[in-house]
Amino acid sequence: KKRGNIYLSGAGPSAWHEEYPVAKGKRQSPVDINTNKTKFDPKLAADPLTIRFSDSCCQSIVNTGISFQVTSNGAGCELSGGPLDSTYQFAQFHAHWGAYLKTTGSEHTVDGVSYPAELHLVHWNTKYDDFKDAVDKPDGLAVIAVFFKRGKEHPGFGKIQDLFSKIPAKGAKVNIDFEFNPGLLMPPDSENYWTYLGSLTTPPLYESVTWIVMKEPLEVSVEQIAILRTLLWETPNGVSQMYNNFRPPVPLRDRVIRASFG
Ligand SMILES: O=C1NC(=O)[C@@H](c2ccccc2)S1
Ligand SMILES: [Zn+2]
Repeated sequence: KKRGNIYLSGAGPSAWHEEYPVAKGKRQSPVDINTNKTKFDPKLAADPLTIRFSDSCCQSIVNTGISFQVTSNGAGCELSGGPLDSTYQFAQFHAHWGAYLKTTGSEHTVDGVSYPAELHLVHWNTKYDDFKDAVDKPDGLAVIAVFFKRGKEHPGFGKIQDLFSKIPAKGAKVNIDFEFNPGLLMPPDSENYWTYLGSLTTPPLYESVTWIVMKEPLEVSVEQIAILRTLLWETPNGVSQMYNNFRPPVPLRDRVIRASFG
């Protein structure tokens, strides 16, 4: 069965529950981060998040049909501390973004405000054998979310974007034969973050993600935001530019979002 474009076929994200009932579950993502209701947790400040990336961990970039994805063997790239009770290994990063001249694009929002794009750095819990074994476990994944905001150019991310023209269609993949340290994509201050228990933001929407949302956005240029949309995807009306590949926020339900800062 030709899986159409999950964002554009049928009613999009609001219909995902028909095939994936968990879409209406108790720990779904993304959510709005209402900064009046977040709770500072001194334990997060006492046991700082340790984010380790290396120069040699990014192997290839692929057009997944819903985003670009830079895939890693995780060598020397591990996440621990903060809200995490285990060591998580880096697997891949990708992003979600909006349409030209629109203010939407990010998946998480802050006090109801969207950013133009949101980067996700996906890690899996090394207590499991591999990503596939971890992906549907309640403590299986940890994803660092970094908001993009329009500002000065980010040359590092530009090196990844230079590869977009080589992956014009779903399934297209090229090797990354230069050193790229994903740490370049962390905001200047990565001490301040919000964390909560949530899910994958695309089907199958497994409730397996400990979210770590950086408070400080990363600046990229307005042209770089536009270049995201030069990636291509299939739509019900044929191949076109990729944008609006984001799930809007869903109810927080019975969860409190903790902050690592006061
Ligand atoms: O952070 C997320 N963004 C996505 O597109 C979801 C996903 C789905 C499958 C694998 C990795 C990530 S979860
Ligand atoms: Zn994502």
